[in-house]
Amino acid sequence: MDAILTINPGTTTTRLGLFTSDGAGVRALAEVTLDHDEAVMAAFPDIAAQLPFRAEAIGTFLRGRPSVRLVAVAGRGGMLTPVPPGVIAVDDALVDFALHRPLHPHASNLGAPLAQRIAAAAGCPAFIVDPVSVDELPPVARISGCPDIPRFSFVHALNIRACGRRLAGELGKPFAALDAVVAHLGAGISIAALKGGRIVESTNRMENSPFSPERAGGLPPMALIDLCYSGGYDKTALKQRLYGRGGVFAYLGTKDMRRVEAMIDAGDARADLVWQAMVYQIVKAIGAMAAVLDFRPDAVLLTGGMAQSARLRAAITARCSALAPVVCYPGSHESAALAEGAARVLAGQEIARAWPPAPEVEPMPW
Ligand SMILES: Nc1ncnc2c1ncn2[C@@H]1O[C@H](COP(=O)(O)OP(=O)(O)O)[C@@H](O)[C@H]1O
Ligand SMILES: CCCC(=O)OP(=O)(O)O
Repeated sequence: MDAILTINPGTTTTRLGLFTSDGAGVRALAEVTLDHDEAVMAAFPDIAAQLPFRAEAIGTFLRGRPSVRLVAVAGRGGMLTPVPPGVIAVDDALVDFALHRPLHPHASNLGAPLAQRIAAAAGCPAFIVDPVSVDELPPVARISGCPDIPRFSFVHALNIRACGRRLAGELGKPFAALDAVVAHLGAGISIAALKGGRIVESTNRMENSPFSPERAGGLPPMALIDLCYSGGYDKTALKQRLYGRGGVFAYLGTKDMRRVEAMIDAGDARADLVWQAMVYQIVKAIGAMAAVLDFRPDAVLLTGGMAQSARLRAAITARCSALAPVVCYPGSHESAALAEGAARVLAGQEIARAWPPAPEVEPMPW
């Protein structure tokens, strides 16, 4: 059977999908999460060094499905230079950049190299779709307040745009006419303003996002400068403290929000306060994104792993429903979004851009 393989590398997982495509859409044949031992992953000197290990795990998955003939492989694109939304064809230059010069270390940087390796063996094309570095910010959103630090976009573009397309369909309007606040609530949080289908603003989770299960999000800058020079942390340790071991984990020692809810149910007041604070920051950020849309979003959309929590959905909905209807697409829709991107290219509905695509970034106004 002909299928599109999707590859979404996470810190200790590689999420795989096999999809068929009939022109009208894609249908999942299989979606699996390969869990990798945390200690095994931590032993690699860097993310690039994990490539053969993860490729072998994907090979094992595919060898167990001999009837599948791959027609395309779509990987999650990583922390590249600013790019327009859409599909990019994977070539050697993109793989070299993703492996050796990404703007930030992140497992998603392995999406293109893994897709290339598996596609080469299968004799089919490899793509990335809506990478993390999709950047549609207008000039006014790039001014930070310090000329040394221009703002830029790193955002859960794949899931946010896929959910936006689905929402637009349900509202009966073209995606290009959708104004919505989309909150991706996962291990990291991105809250975005979609204006006319473009991500014109978002809470970059390394910049000013709400804190999340494992990311510290935006922090008061003066106190952070003091912490840098306190002697308590070297650069690597401080980055770990904020990114991977920050947020809920730093307060409660777990990144598993189901455990946090169990702690709250057991009467843990500290867990309750931290959870309430996360909700408070999420709601504040949704309000800020609504302001970018003149307080007239078509909807507020909640998605990502944490949106599977009825308690979280209820808490956010209670505070945001005065703004607009609150819609929930719980979980991650990234695998289907990857397959849809590849399917659009195979069907001739979209042309895959060559790397590096010209950014849409508009020049600074001086
Ligand atoms: N049913 C649930 N209720 C509450 N939180 C959940 C639930 N399922 C997953 N989560 C939380 O969602 C987060 C992971 O979100 P996900 O979108 O899968 O992550 P990633 O950003 O790694 O793709 C974890 O903190 C996890 O505990
Ligand atoms: C901004 C998207 C990159 C990403 O997946 O971030 P998290 O690991 O924080 O979810």
